[in-house]
Amino acid sequence: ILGGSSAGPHQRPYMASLQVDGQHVCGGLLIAEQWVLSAAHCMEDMKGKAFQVLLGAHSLSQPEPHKRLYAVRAAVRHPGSNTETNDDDLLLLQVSEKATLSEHVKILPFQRQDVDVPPGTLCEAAGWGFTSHSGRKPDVLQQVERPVKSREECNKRPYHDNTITDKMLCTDSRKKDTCKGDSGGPLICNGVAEGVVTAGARVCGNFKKPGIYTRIAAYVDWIDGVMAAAGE
Ligand SMILES: NCc1cccc(NC(=O)c2cccc3[nH]c(C(N)=O)cc23)c1
Repeated sequence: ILGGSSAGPHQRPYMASLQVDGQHVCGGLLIAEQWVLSAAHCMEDMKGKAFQVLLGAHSLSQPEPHKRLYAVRAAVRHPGSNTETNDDDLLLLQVSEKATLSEHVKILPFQRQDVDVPPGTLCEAAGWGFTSHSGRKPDVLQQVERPVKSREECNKRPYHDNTITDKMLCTDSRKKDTCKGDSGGPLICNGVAEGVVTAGARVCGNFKKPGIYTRIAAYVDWIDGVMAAAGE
């Protein structure tokens, strides 16, 4: 997160950190007791290694009573996701057992109505991604408030030039933005998860490349279907 601030401890108890060898790779959000939603592109950063899901964390390094690392029982990428585009950039992770819910670990409701968030709506992104262009990594969860940018505007040059589909949304990226390591985390508008961070143009904090998010409401049937089909 560029240009943001530290979240209050456990103020965002739905936040997940996807980790490989104890290192944060991507964000995620707890959407059911045993399911975390993230971004399909995060699997590319795993380099085929086993990864875990950290829940209940504020600091990545400090011991915290409610922090717990879960093994991943199943990782389901959206069938439309691919390495070349930002399309269908969603990943569903079934953790090894139902998460113990508490004040520090909670499910975040997601938008089920497939209606665009009005441009100008102030939303929040959170994550443990880069806090500077030089790739500085934070220890505690960061957050930033960003206004939604209309798809019409976002699809113009010099912005994203007609690559933003109906299943994506944009936020202004001037100075304050998501960045590497924030992928997979939520965009929250009025207390409801509306988007999942995607890397987009892989530049951060440049107003010419607004932040891009996958619109969760456009994937409700897929999400419900995967969770229903999976066993325990
Ligand atoms: N909202 C934009 C956004 C949102 C989420 C993820 C990203 N991922 C990057 O941008 C990225 C990716 C790879 C190497 C990188 N190096 C740097 C850098 N040194 O700034 C960024 C990156 C961008």
